[in-house]
Amino acid sequence: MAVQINPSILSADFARLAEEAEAVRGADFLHVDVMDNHFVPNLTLGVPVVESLARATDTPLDCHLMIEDPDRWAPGYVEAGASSVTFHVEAAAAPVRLAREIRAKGARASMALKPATPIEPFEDLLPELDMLLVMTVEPGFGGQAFLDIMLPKIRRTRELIKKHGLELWLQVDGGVSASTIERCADAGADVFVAGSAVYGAKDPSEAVRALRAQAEAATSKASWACDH
Ligand SMILES: O=C(CO)[C@@H](O)[C@H](O)COP(=O)(O)O
Repeated sequence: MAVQINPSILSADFARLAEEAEAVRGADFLHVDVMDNHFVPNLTLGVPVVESLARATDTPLDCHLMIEDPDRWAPGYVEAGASSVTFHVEAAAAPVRLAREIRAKGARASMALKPATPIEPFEDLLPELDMLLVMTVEPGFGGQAFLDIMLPKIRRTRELIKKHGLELWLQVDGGVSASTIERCADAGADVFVAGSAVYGAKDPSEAVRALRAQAEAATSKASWACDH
């Protein structure tokens, strides 16, 4: 069972983004945190930076839109070169239409849930998606403590994915580190976003390699992965 490690550039040096992308060569995707200071109380970057980053690196971009009105803005991130675009269900007016539009433009469509948003009301939307993101901190900032209380939601989401026989990736984001990644993998996550645990390390590419090894080992023992 393949696992993916996606370093979050929120913990990188924004003045050296191309070099910071190079520093994690071998990562599966680069996780790009787009924040608008409305959906979350922080402001980061937008389409022009994603366009430049897509030109500067071969690593595919996984854009996580923490913004209001993703129905209007998300397609522009596909045009800018993102390979995967995640919108928040709490912000989307028409999540099914938006997921279809992202896919039609050629990117993977992904939907995120804030910690207080349950998965159950969205079960019927899962076939429209390529990835589901369960936030394991309140979105907005890197370096926060992992919320253990999200583990049951990760487990329930994995059960729903299996129930529907879907090839959906299950991403976790927030506080993912050497001390939490195994619990996430055991609960059912297979895509791991890590900001401070990667860019705060002396050797970011070694941190990616070590996190991957931990996640693979935990996944190989996890009951949800046994019959894959
Ligand atoms: O989306 C977010 C925060 O809103 C994340 O991508 C963080 O950037 C992850 O950082 P760490 O918790 O791994 O430091």
